[in-house]
Amino acid sequence: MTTTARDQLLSADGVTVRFGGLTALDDVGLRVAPGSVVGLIGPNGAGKTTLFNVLSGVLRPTSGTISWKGGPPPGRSPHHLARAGISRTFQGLNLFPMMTVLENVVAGADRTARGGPVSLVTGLGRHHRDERELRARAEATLRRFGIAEFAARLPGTLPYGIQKQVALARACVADPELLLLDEPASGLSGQQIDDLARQIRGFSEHMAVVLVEHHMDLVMRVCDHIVVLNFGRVISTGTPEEVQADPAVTEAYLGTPAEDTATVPRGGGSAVSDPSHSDGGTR
Ligand SMILES: Nc1ncnc2c1ncn2[C@@H]1O[C@H](COP(=O)(O)OP(=O)(O)OP(=O)(O)O)[C@@H](O)[C@H]1O
Repeated sequence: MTTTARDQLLSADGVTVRFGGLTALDDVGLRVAPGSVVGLIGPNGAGKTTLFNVLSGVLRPTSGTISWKGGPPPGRSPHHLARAGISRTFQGLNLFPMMTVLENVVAGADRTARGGPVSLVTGLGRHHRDERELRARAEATLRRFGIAEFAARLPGTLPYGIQKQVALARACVADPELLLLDEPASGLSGQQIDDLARQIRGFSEHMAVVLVEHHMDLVMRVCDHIVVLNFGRVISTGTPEEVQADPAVTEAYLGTPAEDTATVPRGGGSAVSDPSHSDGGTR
């Protein structure tokens, strides 16, 4: 069966981004189907962050189009994206340091708030019932993420792994249809990455997920579809197995033709490693 942009949640077609004389993305296409997990990988400087920024509306491409459910993308502000059903996490977590864990997650629930984002910050113009609903929703989300006991704590007083869960809870509290994850495994231990893999597969029962990630083991375990970038171009796409078997991918990562890299392990969860991240990608 042929799929069209209309069958997709998110589509990118012919996306090119130039920064002055540098072409960071060159004619890139991508499809994200409902409920799928799509990974963006590639060596350093390949264009992953630039594509992520285009998909999340932060960056307007020099040319090319982004479609959301077959139509134009929602506005570029985080609030427009949230209301459309798109949510994201940040590499640097971006939690509000002076707000408690619960308040951080309430702030992520503004898609359902009638008072809008200004009232979330100021408290003005919001109905008490809205406030109660938001708080109840945030508390339920904290329980779902196993972090309810930290509700009253400031994020900076918590271990990094818990802070990451707070950031995920904030991104998921409004039940988005598309969750964009920017290096979700960075800074996590092996056990935490195992837990994260299960969590991401669980997310895909309710929403589509796009992740930029250097941790190849995680990418190969959780993704239905992978897009490999190098020097701003898509050099391979397919299932984890297809991408791992593609000599162009091995060559891009190792900088040598595939026939010279016969010892690179295949078939396991981490067949394609990123030599630029000697810690296995958990930078
Ligand atoms: N704002 C910018 N101005 C100029 N050049 C930029 C800008 N942002 C990115 N670039 C360049 O665009 C190219 C792609 O960068 P990008 O950060 O998207 O790659 P990446 O795959 O995310 O890399 P990494 O894995 O190191 O984070 C790089 O050559 C980078 O130097």
